[in-house]
Amino acid sequence: MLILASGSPRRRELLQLITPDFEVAPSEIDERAVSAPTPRALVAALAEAKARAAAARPGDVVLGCDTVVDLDGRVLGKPADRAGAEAMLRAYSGRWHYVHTGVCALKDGLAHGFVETSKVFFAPLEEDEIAAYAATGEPYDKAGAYAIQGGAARFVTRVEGCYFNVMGLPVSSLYQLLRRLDALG
Ligand SMILES: Cc1cn([C@H]2C[C@H](O)[C@@H](COP(=O)(O)OP(=O)(O)OP(=O)(O)O)O2)c(=O)[nH]c1=O
Repeated sequence: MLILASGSPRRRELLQLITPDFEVAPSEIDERAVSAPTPRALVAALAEAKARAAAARPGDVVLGCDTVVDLDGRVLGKPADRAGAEAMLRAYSGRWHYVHTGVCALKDGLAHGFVETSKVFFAPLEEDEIAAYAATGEPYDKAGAYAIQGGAARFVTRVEGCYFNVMGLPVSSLYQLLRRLDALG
C-alpha cells in the first residue's frame, strides 16, 4: 500500500491526481530538530524524517514531503504570526523567489528521494494588499505565508517549473518516481 505521511489537505488532493489507492498517516516530527546546510538539503532531510516517522508494514511505500520558500538562501517556513506573514509577503514584492519541495519515498527501509525547485515571481505589492491578504488568515498554515492556489494567485505573474510543486507536491516528477518503484497498484 502507498502511505502519504502528511496532514496537508493539498498534498492529499494532489496525490489523488496520480492515484486513488493510498492511505493517509500524518507523522509528527519536531521540524526544529532537523538542520541542513542549504534550503534544498533541508527539505530533503525533513521529507525523509517524515517518511521514517510513519508506521509502515513490509511492502508499503511511505511518502514524506516538505515545502519551503527560499529567498536569497534564507528559508521561509510557516509564519508565526500576522507580522511575520506580512514581512514575508513584503519581501516577495516585485521579484523572484524559489520554492523547494523535498519528496522521500521509503520502500523496505530504503529512501528514494528528490528535491524539486520552482521559481515564482510576485508583482509589486502595496501595503494595503499585503495587509488585506494577511487578514484573510490563509497564510498561516502555508510555507512562505501564501497559497498560490488561493488568494495569492492575484499576486503571481510568473512561475518557472512545476506549479503543483509550489502547492506542496511535484505531481509529474512524483508520478515518475512512484511508477519506477512499482507503487501505483
Ligand atoms: C507556497 C505554498 C505552500 N502551500 C502549503 C503546502 C503545505 O501544506 C504547506 C507547507 O508546509 P509543510 O511543512 O511542507 O507541510 P504541512 O505541515 O502542511 O504538512 P505535512 O508536514 O504533514 O506534510 O504549505 C500551499 O498550499 N500553497 C503555496 O503556494
